[in-house]
Amino acid sequence: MTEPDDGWTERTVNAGRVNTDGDLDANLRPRSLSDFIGQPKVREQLELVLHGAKGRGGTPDHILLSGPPGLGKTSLAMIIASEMGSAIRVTSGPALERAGDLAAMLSNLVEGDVLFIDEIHRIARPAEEMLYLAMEDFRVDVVVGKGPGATSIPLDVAPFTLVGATTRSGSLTGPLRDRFGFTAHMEFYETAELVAVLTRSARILGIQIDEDSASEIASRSRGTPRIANRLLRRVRDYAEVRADGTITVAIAQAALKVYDVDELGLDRLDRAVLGSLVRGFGGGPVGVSTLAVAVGEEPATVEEVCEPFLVRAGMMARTPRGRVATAAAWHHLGLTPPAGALNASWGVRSREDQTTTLFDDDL
Ligand SMILES: Nc1ncnc2c1ncn2[C@@H]1O[C@H](COP(=O)(O)OP(=O)(O)OP(=O)(O)O)[C@@H](O)[C@H]1O
Ligand SMILES: [Mg+2]
Repeated sequence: MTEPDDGWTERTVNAGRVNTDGDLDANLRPRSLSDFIGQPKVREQLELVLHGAKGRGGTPDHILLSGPPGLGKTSLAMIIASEMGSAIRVTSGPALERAGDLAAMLSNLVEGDVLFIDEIHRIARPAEEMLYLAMEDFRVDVVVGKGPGATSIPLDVAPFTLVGATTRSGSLTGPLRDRFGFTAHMEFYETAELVAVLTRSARILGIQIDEDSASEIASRSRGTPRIANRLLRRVRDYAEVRADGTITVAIAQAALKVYDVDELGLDRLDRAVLGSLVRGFGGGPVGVSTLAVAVGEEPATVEEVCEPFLVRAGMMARTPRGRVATAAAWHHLGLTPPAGALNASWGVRSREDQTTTLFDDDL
């Protein structure tokens, strides 16, 4: 559908989409709400929204799916359509550059259809304004002609359900956000849930794996099913090439070592960032651009790819004066933290903590 952002593709632990994973991802997608592992809250809420609408014989309210990449937003959008027995039309924010593109999609909808707009925060302004009217009044105004002679022709749109997905709900405009009747906030997955994801994927792909090995992979998957599935495929390669194809704990560990994924799911770049912060800047505070130059990466890559996980893992804090390494970061690199080091000894934080970030000022 949409391309992954530049610079994200070469990382094994990157949660973003990688083109070659597309077909495999499609096979592994859960098909129904009961097939969907984890996210108990979102599942319960969604079940109520969908069953409520079904009971009334109407279309469900518009639904916004919000959360980091690879947690199952696209999968859920497909599930919503299939649970409602509806067709799904798929597009994305960047594809809706002109309002006319959206008008064409909207006017082709049949009653009850699900319109899925991925990366809805990237929708262009004119299309967004057209969407307001369509969401609220099931109507679009199509402007014909230019200048003083332009006329606007109102067109009816069949009652539909808009499902929007976004990795940045903060960049959605207020009016757009307000028009969704329900927002599902997707959380990172617990290790046990990722073990269930991996066990399911292994069954579908015909891979032999026991619970301990699945747990070994799950704990390095950054709370993200897409990463778990990707690591599973890399470990399978290793098991098939270097052994008899069966995945054991030792094989999982050896394979992930080859791919530079450590016990916490940090990869080479994450460790370079932490290493530079700790060894090069005495633990900080240091600005993100300086840090990025030190590891030879774009600031955006460091900010969007490495930092969210490092902060969530309690290794780094964003403070008003810059990035700071916590005591956990020093320990992770096998070093003794200085006396004044920030304490964040909780490691990867539990679900309850994930929505708040330590000193997160989004600098
Ligand atoms: N709850 C789940 N149970 C089982 N597998 C899952 C689950 N959620 C996600 N997956 C797996 O992770 C992959 C990625 O999920 P999906 O494409 O739905 O994520 P996304 O949130 O849409 O990501 P992006 O923001 O990059 O579009 C799916 O192909 C599927 O294999
Ligand atoms: Mg998606």
